[in-house]
Amino acid sequence: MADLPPLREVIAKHGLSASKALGQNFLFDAQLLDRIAALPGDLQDRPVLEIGPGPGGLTRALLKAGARVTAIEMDRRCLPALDDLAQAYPGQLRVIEGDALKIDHNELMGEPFAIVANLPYNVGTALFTRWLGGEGWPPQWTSLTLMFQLEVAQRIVAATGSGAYGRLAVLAQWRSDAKLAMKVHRSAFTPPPKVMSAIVHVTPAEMPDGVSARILERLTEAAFGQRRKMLRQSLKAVPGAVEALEALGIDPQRRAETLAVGDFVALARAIG
Ligand SMILES: C[S@@+](CC[C@H](N)C(=O)[O-])C[C@H]1O[C@@H](n2cnc3c(N)ncnc32)[C@H](O)[C@@H]1O
Repeated sequence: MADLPPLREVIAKHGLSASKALGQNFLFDAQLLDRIAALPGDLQDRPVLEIGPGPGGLTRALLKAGARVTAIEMDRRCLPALDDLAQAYPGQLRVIEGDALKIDHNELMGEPFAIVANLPYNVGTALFTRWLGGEGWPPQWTSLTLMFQLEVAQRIVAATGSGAYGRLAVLAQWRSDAKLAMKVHRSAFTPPPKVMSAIVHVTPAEMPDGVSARILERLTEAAFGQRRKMLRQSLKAVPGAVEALEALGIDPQRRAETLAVGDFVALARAIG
């Protein structure tokens, strides 16, 4: 195992004060980082895409687990620290400087890969929606292991009928298995964020036949965009949706949050 200085020393040496603008909250606890890196399963020789490695705490844990890591980081101040890591684990770490939102991850990786990231909230949800969207399925990624604010993690794994149930839950559950793998206390981060966090672990499942991801997305957008309204009102904007409700025997007076993920899938299929 590589002999590396403690992360706090790395931060001091490279002057990596956490930038608020870049949503930087660093993790230093090696045991916690090892537990996160264990969530995708055995990583020996497996390709992993890490977004936002920062000073490289999680990256170290992934490298220690034997992964071949590609890390995208947009803060160039972190690059010398990551370069030290690349030298400590020869041939295991490739660092790409850039904005992960502007990079084609499938092309970059070129083979099936696991995704692991501790990202700022807005970037995390934008990437999450992108990774789970689109017509092509199964995706090239084999699992997502992502840190979110606890409240967002709860929306991703929410059950039908709960207050947290909405677009994110349907998106995450209609052709994937999503679970809340670990809660992470705010005090684990430097600096500590205002709210609690949690790690969500997602694996692709079989995609239901005859369903367009685009239509399903339009349905959930319309239904949850006006979640207090009855479906016959909120779904008016989607051609064929109200007729599909009737054909499927779904009471149009119901509200979006009472429809199970499978109901949305059936509706999307009926619309065509
Ligand atoms: C919450 S910090 C986590 C750092 C490190 N992974 C850890 O767990 O300690 C988020 C990191 O993502 C980087 N970042 C923010 N937006 C990004 C983007 N669009 N593309 C790539 N990296 C980004 C930040 O510079 C920062 O290093």
